[in-house]
Parts: sequence; C-alpha cells; structure tokens
Amino acid sequence: MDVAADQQVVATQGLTKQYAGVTALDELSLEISPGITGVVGVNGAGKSTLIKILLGLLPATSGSVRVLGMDPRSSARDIRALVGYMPEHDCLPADVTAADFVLHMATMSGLPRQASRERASDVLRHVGLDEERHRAMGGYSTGMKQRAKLAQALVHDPALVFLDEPTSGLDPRARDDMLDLIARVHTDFGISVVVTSHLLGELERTADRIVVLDSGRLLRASSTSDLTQTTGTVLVEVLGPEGSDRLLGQALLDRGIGAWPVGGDVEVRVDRPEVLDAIRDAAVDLDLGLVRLQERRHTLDEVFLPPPSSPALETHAGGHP
Ligand SMILES: Nc1ncnc2c1ncn2[C@@H]1O[C@H](COP(=O)(O)OP(=O)(O)OP(=O)(O)O)[C@@H](O)[C@H]1O
Repeated sequence: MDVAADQQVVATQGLTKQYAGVTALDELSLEISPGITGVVGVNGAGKSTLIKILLGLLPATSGSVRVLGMDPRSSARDIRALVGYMPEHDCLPADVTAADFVLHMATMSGLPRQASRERASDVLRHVGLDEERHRAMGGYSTGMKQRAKLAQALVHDPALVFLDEPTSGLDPRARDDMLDLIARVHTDFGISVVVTSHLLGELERTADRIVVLDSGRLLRASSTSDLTQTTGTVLVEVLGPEGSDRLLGQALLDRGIGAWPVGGDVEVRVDRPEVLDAIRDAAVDLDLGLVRLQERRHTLDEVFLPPPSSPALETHAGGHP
C-alpha cells in the first residue's frame, strides 16, 4: 500500500507514557510524513516506548495516537498488517535458518505459500543475505542478525516500517552498509521508514527528516537539510550546578569545537553533524542534563552590530562567528 504524500504516517497528540516512577513520554505531539524519518535521542529518551505504543504493543497513559490514520488501541491488528517492526534487541531463534524464519514470518502474515516463498527470497536478497540464509542464525555476526531482523520486518510488504536502533552493535563499515540498505527500503520498495538512533548525527545522510527526543519530550523536528546547515550554530541549555554552561563550553573547545557563552546558554558552531553527538557526549561526561538544543538564528541587531566579546571561551578553537 502506498501512503498518500499528504497523509501523515504517524501523528501523536499530548502522548504520555508513565512506567512506575518514570515518565518515558511527556506530552509528545508529533507528526511524521511519508519518507524516511530519524527519531534520535540518548538512551532512555523514549524512542522504543514510542514505537511500542505506535504498534499497539503498549498502552499509552494519556494522549492520542494515529498510525496510517488508525488508532493502535482499536486497530492494532490492522496496523500490524501494514507496518513492519525491527526490534532493538536480538530476538532471532538461534537454531533456525534466516530462510526458514523469514518464510515463516511471511506465512504468518497471511501471504499464500508461493507468494511467501517469493517475497522471502526477494527481501533476503535485498538485505544481502545470500548463501548464509541457509545457515542457523545462532552463528551469525551482529551485522547478519540485523539484516535478518530487517528482512522479517519487510517480508509482508508493509507501507511503513519501524526500525529500532538498526545500527546497534555494528562496526563503522557495517553501519554504513545498513544505512544504505535502509535508504533503499524507501527508494526500491516505496516503504516509509521510521528509524531510531541514540547518535544524533548518524541518520543525517539517510533521513529526510529528524525528530529529536529528550526525556520523552520533543526537542526538535525539522528537515535534515535545515538541521545540518553548515554555517549554523545551536544554542545549548544545560541543567546543572552554577557554571555548568562554562564547563560545557570549555569541554567543547577542548574537542576543537567553536563554543561561546550567551546569557547562561552555550552557543556552539555546528559545522559538521558529529558536533551534535559531541555536545551530547560532553554533557553526559560532565553529568549535565541537556534541556534544550535549538538552532540559533541571527537577530537583526546581530546582523548589524558586531557580537559582544566573550573572553573566557573565545580561544584558539575559533569560538565566535
Ligand atoms: N518496562 C519498563 N518499566 C519501567 N521503566 C521503563 C520500562 N521501559 C522503559 N523504561 C524507562 O523509560 C524510559 C524510556 O525508555 P525507552 O526504552 O523508551 O528509551 P529509548 O530512547 O528507546 O532508549 P534505549 O535505546 O536505551 O532503549 C527510560 O528511563 C527507561 O528506563
């Protein structure tokens, strides 16, 4: 099924999920269009919880959800017929071959036997599992396991797939291969993709749009091209003891990243996608909460007046624009 270009594949309104003592999603309102959307956020940001609610595997505490226009509370079966899911954790039976497993998943989805065989064979070829498809999956490398998990998510020809951390545990080469594969899921099969990652910069090459979650809240949602404007800067607000902004700024300067203080926040030059990961890593290293990460736009004053100097953090790293 093709999704109309103007139909949202996912829409949530005020979505909240509370586990005992933990608010995993906090009034999350979000719209995801057809195409490839990256949902990024540090571990614990709420990505897996969001996917499980969208699939109807977990009930929300409050708020509303639509997937392909349907409500998972009343239409979980219909949604699962049209949606594929690649879980984060290893869930493959060790003593079964990928060929048998993917064929089984195709048959379970209701496809006739012959169509199941053809479709299983197509998707296994698509994910690059060739001869290995006839070996038991217990002996697979992490990369092969991820490919088998991806194949089973695609085998019933869904309109939309949720891929939860598909690059988890992969080395850089295998990660790039997986990201290329994910791009082709959309271009070759026309399937919309919602893919999560805990690395903010990782999906920049693959996703049309990026949604950033932080502590279950929406930090930002924008097209990838807006997010990665090479001359841009971001304003970072952190939560921590007095002077945390300066500590973060100094930590970024130490990593060769331009950073300077702006009224209690830190402004950071984003001249490469990895900078977003470095900000997150520096905040984690310093045990600071990341409250806000916002693209900085120049005010008219800044355009017409030279910026004020900030001696403490203006250094060799070329801090200020
Ligand atoms: N079953 C559960 N019971 C209690 N707390 C949970 C449960 N599942 C998740 N959480 C908590 O909810 C928050 C969000 O978890 P979630 O797994 O959705 O995040 P995530 O962004 O997918 O991170 P990760 O990639 O590490 O799974 C975390 O604080 C997590 O500890």
